[in-house]
Amino acid sequence: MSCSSSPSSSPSSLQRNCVWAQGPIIVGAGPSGIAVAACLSEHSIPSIILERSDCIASLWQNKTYDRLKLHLPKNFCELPLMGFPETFPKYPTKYQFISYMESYASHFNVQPRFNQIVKCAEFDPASQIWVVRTQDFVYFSPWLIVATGENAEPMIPRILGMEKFHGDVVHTSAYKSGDGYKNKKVLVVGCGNSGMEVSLDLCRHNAKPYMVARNTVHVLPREILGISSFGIAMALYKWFPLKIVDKFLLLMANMMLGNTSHYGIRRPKTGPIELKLATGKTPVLDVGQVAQIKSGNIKSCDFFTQDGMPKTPFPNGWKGKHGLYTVGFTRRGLSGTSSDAVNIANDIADQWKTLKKDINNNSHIILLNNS
Ligand SMILES: Cc1cc2nc3c(=O)[nH]c(=O)nc-3n(C[C@H](O)[C@H](O)[C@H](O)COP(=O)(O)OP(=O)(O)OC[C@H]3O[C@@H](n4cnc5c(N)ncnc54)[C@H](O)[C@@H]3O)c2cc1C
Ligand SMILES: NC(=O)C1=CN([C@@H]2O[C@H](COP(=O)(O)OP(=O)(O)OC[C@H]3O[C@@H](n4cnc5c(N)ncnc54)[C@H](OP(=O)(O)O)[C@@H]3O)[C@@H](O)[C@H]2O)C=CC1
Ligand SMILES: O=C(O)C(=O)Cc1c[nH]c2ccccc12
Repeated sequence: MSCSSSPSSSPSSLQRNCVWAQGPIIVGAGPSGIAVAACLSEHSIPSIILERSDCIASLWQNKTYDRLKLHLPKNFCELPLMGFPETFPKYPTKYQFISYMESYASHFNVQPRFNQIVKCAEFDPASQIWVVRTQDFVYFSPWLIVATGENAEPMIPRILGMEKFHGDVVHTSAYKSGDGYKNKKVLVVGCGNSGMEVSLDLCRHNAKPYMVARNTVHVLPREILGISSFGIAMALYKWFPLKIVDKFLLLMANMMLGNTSHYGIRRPKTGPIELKLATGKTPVLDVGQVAQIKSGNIKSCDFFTQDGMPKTPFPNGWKGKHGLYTVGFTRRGLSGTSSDAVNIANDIADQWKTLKKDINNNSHIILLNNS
C-alpha cells in the first residue's frame, strides 16, 4: 500500500509525529504479533507492536461468540516458549485462551501501542527503511512484520433484496449467543466452522436455524475414540502419504457421522487435510452440529446450486423436499433423463396410491378430474 500523504504536513509537527522504532515494527497484537514479539525478546531484540483496537487478541475478545472453545486440543494451539497452564482443560474456552494471551504478553513484557490503525506502509529503497503510517504517527524501521490475521475483516455478501428485509443481519463476528432468537427462524449463510457452530448455538437456544451450503465442505468428528482427529492426522502424516491420511479420516468420518450428503452437506473431491494445505479451507470439526442437522433441528436449504443444478450428485439429485423434483439435470444426457423420469414417476406413484386411499376413506374430499 503506498503512503501519499502524511498525518501532518508542517516540518515541526512532522518531527513530533515521527517514531524511530528501536527494532522491528509489528502490525497486529493478536496471537501472531505477540508471539513474534516474545520470540524477538528472547533474542534481546526490542520491537513495537501497532494495534488498531484497544486490547491484545482483539479477535478473541471482541469478535467471537460466548460459547467458543478451541477446536483443536491445547497442545496444538500454544504459542512458542510458554504453554497453557496444566489446569486448563483439553479444549480451553475463549475466556481461558484470552487469559493465557494476557499472561503470555505480560510474561514477555509485550506492550503494544493501542489505537494505532496502520493505514499504509512503504519501503524507501534509498534508506532501506520501512515508513509505516497510522492516523497519528509515522513509524520508521528496517523491519516490518505483518500480523494482521487471516480473519481481520468481516464480509457480509450483498444479497439481492436484503435492504427490504426488516430483521437483523448479523455477521458471525458480531454474534454473541442465541439469546433473543428463541423460536425465531434464522438463516445462517455459510457452513464453515463459524456458520456450523452458530447454528448449533441457535439450536441450543431453541431458535430455528436454516443453513445455506452453497459449496462442498468436509465435516470431521472432532475426536476419534477420544483422540483428536487433527492429532491423529498429524501423527499419521509423519509415516504415510497425505492421501492415505485423508482416506483414514474420511473412513472414520463416514462411520461416525454417516453420509453427510444425505443431509445436504456434500464433501469436496479433495481430502480434508490435502484441501486445508492447498487452499486454507479448514474442515468443520463436529461438536454436535451433524446430530442437529440429522434430527432436522438445523435445516439445510440445499436442493439447487447457484447455477441451478441439483446439489446431490447423480443418481440421487432428482428429489427435493415438499414435492419438488428435477428431471434432466444430470449431465448425463438422455440416459440421465430416463433414470430421473423413472425414479420420479415411481416416487409420485407411491404417494398417489396413499392419496387415493385417503380420498376413498374420506368422502368429504372431492378430487377434480377424478378418474
Ligand atoms: C472464531 C475463531 C476460532 C478459531 N479457533 C482456532 C483454534 O481453535 N485453533 C487454531 O489453531 N486456530 C483457530 N482460529 C484461527 C485464528 O486465525 C487464530 O486463532 C488466531 O486468532 C490468529 O491470530 P493472528 O494474530 O494471526 O490474527 P488475529 O487474531 O486476527 O489478530 C490480528 C490483529 O491485527 C489487528 N489489525 C488488523 N489490521 C490492522 C491494522 N491495519 N492496523 C493495526 N492493527 C491491525 C487486529 O485488530 C487484530 O488484533 C480461530 C479463528 C476464529 C475466527
Ligand atoms: N471453534 C473454533 O475453533 C472455530 C474456529 N473457526 C476458524 O475460523 C476461521 C474462519 O472460519 P469461518 O468464519 O467459518 O469462515 P470460512 O471462510 O471457513 O467459511 C465461510 C463460509 O461461508 C461461505 N460463504 C461465503 N460467502 C458466501 C455467500 N455469498 N453465499 C453463501 N455462502 C457463502 C463459504 O462458502 P465457500 O466454501 O463456497 O466459499 C464458507 O462455507 C477458520 O479457520 C475456522 O476454522 C471458526 C469458528 C469456530
Ligand atoms: O481453526 C483453524 O482454522 C485452524 O486453522 C486450525 C487448523 C489447522 N489445520 C487444521 C486442519 C484441520 C482442522 C483445523 C486445522
